[in-house]
Amino acid sequence: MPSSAIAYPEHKEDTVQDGILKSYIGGRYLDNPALPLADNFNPATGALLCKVQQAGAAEAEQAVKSAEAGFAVWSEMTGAERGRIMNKAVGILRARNRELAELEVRDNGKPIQEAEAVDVLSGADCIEYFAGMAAGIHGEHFQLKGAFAYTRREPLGVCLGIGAWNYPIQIACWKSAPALACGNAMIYKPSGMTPMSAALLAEIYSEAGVPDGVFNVIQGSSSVARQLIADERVAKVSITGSVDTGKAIMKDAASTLKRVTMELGGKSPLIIFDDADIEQAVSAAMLANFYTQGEICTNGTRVFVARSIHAAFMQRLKERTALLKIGDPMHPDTQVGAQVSPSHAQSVLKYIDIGQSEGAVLAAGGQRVIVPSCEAGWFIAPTIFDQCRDDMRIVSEEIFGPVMSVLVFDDEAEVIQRANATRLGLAAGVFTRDLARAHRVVAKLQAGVCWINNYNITPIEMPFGGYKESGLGYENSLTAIDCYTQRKSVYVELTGVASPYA
Ligand SMILES: NC(=O)c1ccc[n+]([C@@H]2O[C@H](COP(=O)([O-])OP(=O)(O)OC[C@H]3O[C@@H](n4cnc5c(N)ncnc54)[C@H](O)[C@@H]3O)[C@@H](O)[C@H]2O)c1
Repeated sequence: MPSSAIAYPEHKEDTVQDGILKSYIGGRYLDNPALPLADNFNPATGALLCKVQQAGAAEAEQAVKSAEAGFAVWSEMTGAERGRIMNKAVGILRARNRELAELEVRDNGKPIQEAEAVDVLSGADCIEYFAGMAAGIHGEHFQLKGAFAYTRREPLGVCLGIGAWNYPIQIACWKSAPALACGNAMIYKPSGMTPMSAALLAEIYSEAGVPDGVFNVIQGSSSVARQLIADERVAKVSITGSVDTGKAIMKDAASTLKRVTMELGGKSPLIIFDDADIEQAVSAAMLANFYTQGEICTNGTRVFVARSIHAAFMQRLKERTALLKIGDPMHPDTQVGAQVSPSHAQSVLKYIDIGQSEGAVLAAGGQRVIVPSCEAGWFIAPTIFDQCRDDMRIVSEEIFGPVMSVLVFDDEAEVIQRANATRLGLAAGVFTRDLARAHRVVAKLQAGVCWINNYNITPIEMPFGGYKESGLGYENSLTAIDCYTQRKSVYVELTGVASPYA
């Protein structure tokens, strides 16, 4: 496909942005007119939202210096003080929910009803959770013979966060909230596809009283991120992105043995046993494939259905999928928005072609949909492939679009083996009324997050992280505190040195 065929047909100025988005470093936007500019489009309309200054070596250097200065101030505050300031940011985020949700829709193409209900508010919930925890981050005490020991739980220093484009503000909050609660400073690089909401988050942190330099947003490509990864003054990198990116970062981070947290891709199974409530299972399968137009890492795109209920399941799945409203993401009724970019949509459509050539049966969707008033956008009809085989590429590779593969199974041991037959292990779902079976199966599944009788619910209290190539380390929950602190063990002698020397 020639590149001109996948570009938007026309670009016009949108009203939301002032023109040029810059990096937010040391509590202010840093203007460098000499930097190259990248266009940032509204994926639904093709309108030019803003141009983004692509930070280079000088901005990376300034970001590290500012973050070091911010760290010196922030890490000296008590956890309670940090928590109070972070809670102010929570209040501002909630008060500006609608405005931020609209911004996210313009940048990403997802439906406003999702962005308003989930994206910003889940980010605020995350900051609130870790703000509440900030005062309670402490070490341990050990009573020893003639001595005692304790651990100090110390922040790491300057942390680098790198985000994906599917949940821009939520990912920025999932990384910054635990980092800041522990007393770290962060340089955050959003995806070039969705650069805007992280900048607003930085403004909001500043407004709340987070000192300059504690949360910086650097705008640019992977090359500026790589420069920061190579910098020995940066203590940690936390990435949300694809498996290939995770592997590349792992190699780069090795040069300074940097700590890493990786939230990567998935190809997760959703297993529906013969005793499942079919209506509920259909709801979950749709949630696991079509929410955020399929652009969710945990999606259960391999839907294993017990042979005896396959026909009934497919009938309801097709009926209900046909009712989904594809449309202008800003319309309150829209349930399926635009793919994030023309080239991403092309990649999804290519997989749909591959599925058909591999012999899967197209049961729904399969094509681009032209939406009135958003003719330039790339909308893809929720797509269901039936009678899939495990060896098909649509079944084994992450598509990251609204494409579901349905596979039939006969017994429990078989489906567990097939569900685990992948190098990925982000999530899994099990539908059954038999509780013993549910727990037995979950215990055998190689996945970091498992849902019994639901899908894609990620409460902040639950650790979130992948098995195998889907990730390393955790976000959310108490566990995230471990990922942003280090322990220092201190031994205190009470009875004198028992010296073996005369
Ligand atoms: N596990 C999770 O929590 C989670 C959540 C959302 C998305 N994802 C995954 O993210 C992917 C989609 O997002 P994407 O297309 O933005 O991913 P991506 O890997 O292309 O990019 C992610 C980020 O990494 C940066 N990057 C790319 N190469 C880099 C390199 N060599 N060094 C440093 N930075 C680099 C990009 O600029 C971007 O900011 C999917 O695979 C999806 O499953 C995972």
